[in-house]
Amino acid sequence: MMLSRRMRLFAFDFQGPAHLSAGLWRHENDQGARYKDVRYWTEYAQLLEQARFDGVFFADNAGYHDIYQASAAGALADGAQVPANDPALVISAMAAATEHLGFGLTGSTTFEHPYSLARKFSTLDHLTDGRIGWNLVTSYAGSAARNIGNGQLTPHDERYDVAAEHLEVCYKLWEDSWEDDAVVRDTDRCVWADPERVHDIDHRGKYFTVPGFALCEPSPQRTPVIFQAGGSSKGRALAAAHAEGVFVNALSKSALRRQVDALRAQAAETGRDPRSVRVLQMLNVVVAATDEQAHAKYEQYRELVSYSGAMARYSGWTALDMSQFDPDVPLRHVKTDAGQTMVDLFSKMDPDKEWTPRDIAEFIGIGGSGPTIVGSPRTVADELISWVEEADIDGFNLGHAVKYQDIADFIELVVPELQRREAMWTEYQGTTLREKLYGPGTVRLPADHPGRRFHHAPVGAGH
Ligand SMILES: Cc1cc2nc3c(=O)[nH]c(=O)nc-3n(C[C@H](O)[C@H](O)[C@H](O)COP(=O)(O)O)c2cc1C
Repeated sequence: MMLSRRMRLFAFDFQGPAHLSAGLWRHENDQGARYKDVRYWTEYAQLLEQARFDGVFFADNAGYHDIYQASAAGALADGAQVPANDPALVISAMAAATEHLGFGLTGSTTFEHPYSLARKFSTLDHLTDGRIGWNLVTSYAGSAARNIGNGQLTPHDERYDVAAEHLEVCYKLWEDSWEDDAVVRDTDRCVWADPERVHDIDHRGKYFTVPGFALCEPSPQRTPVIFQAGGSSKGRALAAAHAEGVFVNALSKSALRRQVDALRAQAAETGRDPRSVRVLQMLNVVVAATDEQAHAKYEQYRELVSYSGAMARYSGWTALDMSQFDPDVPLRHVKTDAGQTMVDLFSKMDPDKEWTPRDIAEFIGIGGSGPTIVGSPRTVADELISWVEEADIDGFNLGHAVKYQDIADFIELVVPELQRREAMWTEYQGTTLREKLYGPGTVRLPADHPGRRFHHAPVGAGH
């Protein structure tokens, strides 16, 4: 099967020993223990770039999982998204070891102030030469609220109201504060930046007051590529209006197709080109030379899955203590204030099946809430292409069961097959991350994007 357009590929990762897979860090080939070694990350970046991945995508969390059995013990025992180093700090090293690889970095609108978040992303956009994207999340962990916030997690829907204003402050700082030619570096007059061309943003809103100007001069992309991952109706509305890349985790192609159609229609209602919303599905691949060998490998992985490690994660994502349910009794439809997407995923998106906690643990134990494709390079390539075609998506955020090894296997076995079918590129075009999504020349926000409204018109343009 050939593909009518190139798929975008990101490797989904985490600055800790174990991200989404439960118990798999015990596999003999797992390299999670190297997560504190900067050389691990620079070598990984080079591996991804040689394979022509669009980028690496770092998840992050501001808190830890302590819902399961009302304790963090299960999470700590399995390294379940904890320990968690700060992913922002390794990106400049990875950028120095590569030329083209893009970087998606998660940042919370609930736990980071827009003024410091905008500065961090501008700095990274400078240091990566325009290869940075922001995965905007509203966060879900009560532990983060207790340790960073005011002790109480802001209610789910209000977190999205905060996010919308947070984003507005960031747009003002990135787009409106410094004019393109504000830095004059005039040695004769001793002027680095012309004060007439650096503007206070004068933001006074419900949640944030930011009267002054941005600390950083304009970076190559100004606004980083905006990614968004929340799937509730509030999350979807934010994504439809602002996200250039939407990160989804559907269980089936048909469920995803419905989600994507709704998202694109909603984007069109806000005045955007619906095709400009690039959708990336979270997915894992277990590949070997033959289908049979791949299934044997998958079975070996399944034996390593830790039930309590999976439930520590799932309880944290949903704020439901899964230890109160019998592992073998189907979970009833429930509503939670943490992450509705993760509950809906199993209770609503696959209505033909009654999911028990054990089913959920087995499913998410390998690579988290994205589906897992198992097979030979040919089987995997066929399946990836059919996801793109049938669900009308743009590509994948590829997770893993065994850290490093699964992505290395994918690169060795599947990438050549995808390149042969012209589903993946063999040479990069353009350098910035936005160009990877939209083609060479599109470095800054497109004209129909709401962030462009804030762009400061040059002096004399009647603004
Ligand atoms: C595929 C996917 C990936 C996510 N990645 C992160 C992450 O790395 N860090 C984080 O704090 N939240 C992450 N989230 C949580 C969301 O940003 C959001 O806070 C949460 O899903 C609750 O919002 P919702 O009910 O709109 O889904 C992710 C959610 C999804 C669906």
